[in-house]
Amino acid sequence: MYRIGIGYDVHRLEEGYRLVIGGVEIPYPKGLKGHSDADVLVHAICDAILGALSLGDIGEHFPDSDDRFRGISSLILLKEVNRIVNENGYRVVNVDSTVVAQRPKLSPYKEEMRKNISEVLGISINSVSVKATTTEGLGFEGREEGISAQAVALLKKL
Ligand SMILES: Nc1ccn([C@@H]2O[C@H](COP(=O)(O)O)[C@@H](O)[C@H]2O)c(=O)n1
Ligand SMILES: C[C@@]1(CO)OP(=O)(O)OP(=O)(O)OC[C@H]1O
Repeated sequence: MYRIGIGYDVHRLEEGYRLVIGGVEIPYPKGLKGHSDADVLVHAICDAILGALSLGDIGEHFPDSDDRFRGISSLILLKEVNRIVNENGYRVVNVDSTVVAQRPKLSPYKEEMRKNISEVLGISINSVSVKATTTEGLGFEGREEGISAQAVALLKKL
């Protein structure tokens, strides 16, 4: 028995914040604003996995009104999502994702992102795909006001 889910997230890009994507801290003058470390990619993946089992979304599990999650690494949230999935009798088979960012260039960091995510999920790095695209300068990502990410996840019954 297989289940599939989709996730999408957006965070504002502003000076004075760290830029953490896929668990990698990227040197850049601007970063993503959020209650946690604002890791837009990991948030989209969490939502894709939760969505596959109709288990709600990241905000329901980790409310931004809860101080326990302030500044937290989103990889810790992903680990908890994976635990919930296992508890419900499923495992993640593979994840595909796209980060939409005009800048910075993400290619140098994609392998490390895949490694971080695959290690947390306990699956092969070949089962985690991270892609990046610009919007050719169009829209909020193109104006560098924010970064978005989309993900899909396939789950299989244990
Ligand atoms: N932030 C980004 C955006 C894109 N890339 C890589 O560049 C390729 C071309 O991007 P286009 O938006 O012009 O199609 C894309 O396929 C990625 O490999 C990137 O590394 N970081
Ligand atoms: C992760 C949480 C919790 O710290 O906060 P943010 O970093 O603001 O991220 P968001 O994508 O708005 O989703 C859920 C939140 O409750």
